[in-house]
Amino acid sequence: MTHLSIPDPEVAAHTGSGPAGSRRVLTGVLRQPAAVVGLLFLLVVAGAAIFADWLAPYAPTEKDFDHPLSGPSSLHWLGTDDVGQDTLSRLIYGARIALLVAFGSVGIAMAIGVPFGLLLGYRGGWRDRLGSRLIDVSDALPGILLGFAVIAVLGRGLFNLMLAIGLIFCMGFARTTRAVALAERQKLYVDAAKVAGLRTPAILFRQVLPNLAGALIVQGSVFLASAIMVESALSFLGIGLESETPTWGAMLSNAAANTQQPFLALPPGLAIVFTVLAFNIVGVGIGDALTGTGRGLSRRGRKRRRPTPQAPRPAAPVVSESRAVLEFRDVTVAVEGRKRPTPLVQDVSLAIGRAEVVALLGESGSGKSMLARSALGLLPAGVELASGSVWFEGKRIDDLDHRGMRKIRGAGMAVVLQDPMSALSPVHTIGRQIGEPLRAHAGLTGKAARERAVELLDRVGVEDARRRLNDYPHQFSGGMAQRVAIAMALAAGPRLLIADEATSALDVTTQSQVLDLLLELRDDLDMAILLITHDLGVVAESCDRAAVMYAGELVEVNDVTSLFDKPRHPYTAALLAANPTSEADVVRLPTIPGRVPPAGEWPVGCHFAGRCAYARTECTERAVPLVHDVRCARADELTLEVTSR
Ligand SMILES: Nc1ncnc2c1ncn2[C@@H]1O[C@H](COP(=O)(O)OP(=O)(O)OP(=O)(O)O)[C@@H](O)[C@H]1O
Repeated sequence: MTHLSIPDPEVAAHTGSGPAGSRRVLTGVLRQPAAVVGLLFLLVVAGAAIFADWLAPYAPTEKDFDHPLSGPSSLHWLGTDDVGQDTLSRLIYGARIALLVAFGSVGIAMAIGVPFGLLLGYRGGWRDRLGSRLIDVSDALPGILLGFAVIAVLGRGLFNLMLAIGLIFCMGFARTTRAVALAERQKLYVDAAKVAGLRTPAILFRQVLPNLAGALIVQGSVFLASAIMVESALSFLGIGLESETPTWGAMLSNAAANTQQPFLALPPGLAIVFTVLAFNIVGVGIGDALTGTGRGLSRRGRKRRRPTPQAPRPAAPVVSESRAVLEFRDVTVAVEGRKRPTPLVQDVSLAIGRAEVVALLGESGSGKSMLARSALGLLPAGVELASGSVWFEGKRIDDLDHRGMRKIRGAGMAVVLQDPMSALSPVHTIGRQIGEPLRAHAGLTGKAARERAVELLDRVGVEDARRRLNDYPHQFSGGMAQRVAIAMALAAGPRLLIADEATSALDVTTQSQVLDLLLELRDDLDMAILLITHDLGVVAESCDRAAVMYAGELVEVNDVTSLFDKPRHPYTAALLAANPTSEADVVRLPTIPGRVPPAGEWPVGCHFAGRCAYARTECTERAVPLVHDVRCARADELTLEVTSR
């Protein structure tokens, strides 16, 4: 079947949608002379098809028995066929059939292929494997035979012809759509949409599908050309439309039967060749325009904030679990392995109280994000909650189905992720994006949703909020985009906000503004925050308590003042010592020797023992439990100081 070279869906995806994107693509196409010629030719064909009744000198079936098989003359500019029908008139009416069949069949192919591909790519798993095999099998079938079979079963006729051609091409659309959906489902904006509580069809058709617009337009225009060829071939073989109907393929067939007038083949032959060529050239032109405009879309560089010393906040009482908004109970998260699952997070128990700000600290790979994702029900494919449970406001939520989880996400728990540019959909205005959770959870639509979106944007400090509702994410700076993402997260009034490195991608000043905003919101809305960060300055500045993770385990939980002043686990002390402070009179920052053991290679005893200056034999012999919020066999006897070694 037809194989196509289409532009990189990543690029095509994010450039051709929305009014601004369409204008850019159109300008890009108009800069290419070949594409302009192709476009003009297609306009002429379209004009002929639309105005055939006025343009054609004769009716398409009107017969001039006095001049059969005549060459070009003043009476018949392009001659006549064997029964004296005017070639020019049939050519003009033939354009109408050609375009009707082409657009109709491509429309049918899209209607079948696009949802199918979306579902395969988005769902993955066995459905994807089965569907992909089906696409491969259909690739191996000669398309024209499939067309034959469909017409043989359903009979001739305009719709059946369109359906036959549509079925030939639908798997091509499914293949492209699947590829893009596979890539898009990994994107943060899809996670954000899930967390906002959107249903799968809404995510698929309103979030993921617009990203396909560019790729589908290019593929569609090339398939239009192929559809015209298939229609001509079927009509030529006599199984297209009834022979009376003026089609270019039937005209060619008539010419083949009347070789004594060789000119007869020229007009329909050239019409087919040039129309097919024009569709292809315009398709390639759109592809080039998408690729060209795509270059400017690289993500902005990330700056990391240098840690700044902060005075720890006064101690806050440790939350009692009965008041917990979110509670992890003995949570183990594991990834499927060849022989058995490998834990990524092990036996974590942690409760976050109402309006409490809790930091989750630890080196990269310690399992912070996996733990947070287990609460949101957003673990990646192949990773699962192997044991333990997650509770939200006293209700167990890890065993909820999609429907139950949708009610919790957005309205109960919301999330703000690291890179606002990838957490917001690039193809929708922010007004529309904030409107989605408002529609899903508060039932607000139209003007009411718009007014609420303006209020939310005002609340998070986006100036000129009403006007900015019509802007796209790329029109915002990183800090402003993060404010928009926060506004989206707040739309349904969550009681817990999970901020997964929400300020890490911002510059120092913006970082502190966004942090201040989160804390203000906590105070105003009585909202708890789980702050995942590497930044000890941020923790000291903004958190009530901190939980420190190391190699999948919680090693210490304490209020921030105590944790900073008197760490009880050697890893916490080492982590604090590795944090630069203005008082630190050191030329080089101390580092923790060795490396974090990767998942699957955790030792039997204390996971930190291999790097710990205080480790004894007892630390390596058996698992160390978390006792009084610290996981250290020697916690009672050690007095740790935060100093460079
Ligand atoms: N999709 C995945 N499939 C399997 N393992 C994964 C996947 N994503 C992450 N991991 C592994 O899970 C472990 C914990 O990763 P996680 O992202 O939770 O760490 P983190 O503490 O949040 O790190 P960072 O601070 O860098 O975000 C790591 O060993 C990581 O390699």
